[in-house]
Amino acid sequence: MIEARSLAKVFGGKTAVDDISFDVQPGKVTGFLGPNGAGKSTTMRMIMGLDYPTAGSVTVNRRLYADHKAPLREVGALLEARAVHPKRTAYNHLRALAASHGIPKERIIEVMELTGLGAAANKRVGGFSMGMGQRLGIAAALLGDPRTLIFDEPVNGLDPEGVQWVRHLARGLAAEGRTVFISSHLMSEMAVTADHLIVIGRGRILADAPMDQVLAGSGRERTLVRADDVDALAAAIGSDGVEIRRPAPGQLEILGMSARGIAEAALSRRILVTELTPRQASLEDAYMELTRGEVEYQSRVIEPTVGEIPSHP
Ligand SMILES: Nc1ncnc2c1ncn2[C@@H]1O[C@H](COP(=O)(O)OP(=O)(O)OP(=O)(O)O)[C@@H](O)[C@H]1O
Repeated sequence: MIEARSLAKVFGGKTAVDDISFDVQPGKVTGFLGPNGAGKSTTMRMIMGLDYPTAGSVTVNRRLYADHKAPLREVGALLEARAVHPKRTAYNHLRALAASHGIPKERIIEVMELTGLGAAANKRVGGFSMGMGQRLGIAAALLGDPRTLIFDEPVNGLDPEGVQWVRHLARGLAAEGRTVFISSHLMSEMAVTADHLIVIGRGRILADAPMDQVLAGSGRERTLVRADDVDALAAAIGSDGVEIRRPAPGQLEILGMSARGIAEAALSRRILVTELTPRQASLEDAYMELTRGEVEYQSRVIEPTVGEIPSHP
């Protein structure tokens, strides 16, 4: 169980985490989402006692991290910046961590097998791929068999098998009654991993709700349409509040209009509709709606300029 109360962090004049309160419950996977720079890593670092809050507090299993006598046995974390000695072997890295907590050799071997690092036990960490580094970080987090796990971007650099493995691991840990708190930018993966979501933007909480509720709350109906003349149909239904996407030739994805409304518009213009499939909003859609206006680092779509050839120096 993680409990944050009026937690805040200011770096210089910059507010990274702005007076947030939340609980991360045991027995569930809680996803932690938010745009780049929203404050996810800073929050996770404060939970682990690596950043000191400017105001408020955050406890793990009812105590500040620093107040736990054997923190590795309470909470394990994979955080973005790992302090790993590059010349150490994977086994020795884990052995050094285990030694501080009297964790036996058998447990080191167990977590190496569990994370698929058995064959790399005697390889130097400096030569590890990103995915192997992530697996080692997860092995370190699991070492003390803690009740609470915090994974910051655990699937970063993992291959599809690794991504699936993290999903099963997270779900398995939660099923054992542990508290699992995961940040990720991979919405499709989060949608099938998390039971509950906490979404932040610019250091403030935008949503703290079960997955179903976040999906339902995106509000806009979404329908996939195939029709003989999609251009005429798009022109017929285009209006404020209706978003029209073109996922493939001959198809439209329409947001913000009922399937019946679309069918009526098509009928009135005698456009033949061959498919009309209402779809549940994706987590990506729900997330985009929640975080609209909260994105600190906004990307720009580069539109090709017709009839203008860029000059090269
Ligand atoms: N040590 C630091 N010193 C100064 N500013 C910092 C420091 N750490 C984080 N920040 C700033 O705090 C804000 C929150 O950063 P944080 O890394 O927590 O975001 P995040 O949600 O984890 O982002 P990302 O998804 O990109 O990892 C950012 O504006 C960042 O630049």
